[in-house]
Amino acid sequence: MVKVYAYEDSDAIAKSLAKFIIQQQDAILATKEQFTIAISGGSLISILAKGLLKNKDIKWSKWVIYFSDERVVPLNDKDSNFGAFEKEVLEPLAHENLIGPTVVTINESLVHSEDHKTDQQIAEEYEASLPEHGIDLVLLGCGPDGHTCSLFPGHKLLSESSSNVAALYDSPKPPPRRITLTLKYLAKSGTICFVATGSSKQTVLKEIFGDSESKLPSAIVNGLAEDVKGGVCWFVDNSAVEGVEVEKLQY
Ligand SMILES: O=C1O[C@H](COP(=O)(O)O)[C@@H](O)[C@H](O)[C@H]1O
Repeated sequence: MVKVYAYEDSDAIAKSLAKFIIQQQDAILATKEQFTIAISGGSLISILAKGLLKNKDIKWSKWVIYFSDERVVPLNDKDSNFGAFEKEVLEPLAHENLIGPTVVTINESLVHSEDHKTDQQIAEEYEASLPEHGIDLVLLGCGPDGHTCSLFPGHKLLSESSSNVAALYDSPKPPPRRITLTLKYLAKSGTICFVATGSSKQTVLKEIFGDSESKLPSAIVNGLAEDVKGGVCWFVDNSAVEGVEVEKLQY
C-alpha cells in the first residue's frame, strides 16, 4: 500500500522527511558500508536543505548521491539539478568542515555537443555508475502534470524496458535535453519516497490517488509499490492533498 504523510507546511515536512531518511540510512548502514540515495530536482531540494543541514544524525561520508534525473546542461547552469543541490546543500555542508558525500554527476565534458548520440553516451555512462541492484532510497518529485524524474505523461520513455537510464530531447518542461532513471530501474529501488507541496499539485494528486486506471508517470510509480521492498510513500503538505481522498498519516 502507498502511504501518504501529510503536514501543515514545508517546515514540518522537512523535519519528518529528515527523520524518515535517517531511519532508512541507519537501517542500510547496519547491513553495508554505504547508503545510496537518489535526489530529484525542483522543490524537493530546499526541503532537503531545511531538514538535513546541521542535522547531526546524517552520516554524510557514507552517502553516495545520484540524481533521479538530470538536465543536460553544465553543472553550474541554473537548470542543473546537481547545481541546485550543490548551492543549497553541498556548499553549506562544506562550511561545516565535515567529510561530505560522494556525488555522482553526469559527464559534464559531453554536454556542449548538440549531437543526440552524445546524450545517449551521457545516459549510458550514468547507467554504468549506478548500483546494479537499485538505489536504497529514491526521492522523487511530482510535477503538476504528473511527471516524475524526467518521465512525462504519454512520453515514449514510459515504455523503455531495456535501459536503466535514458536520454530525452523533447522534455515538455524546459530544458528539453535530459536524462532520467527509467521505470525499469525505479522498480529495483529499496524504497521510493515522493515529496509534493502546494496547491498546484491538488488536481494531479486527485487523479493519482483517485483513478486506479491513471497512466500518469507518478501513478505508474505508485503501482511499483509491490516490487519495491521498502514500498512507496509520499510526504505532502495539506494544500497539495486538499480534497484528495486518501488516508493522511504522520510519520
Ligand atoms: O523538472 C523536474 O520537475 C520535477 C518536479 O519538480 P517540482 O518543482 O514540481 O517538485 C522534479 O522532480 C524533477 O527532478 C525535475 O527535473
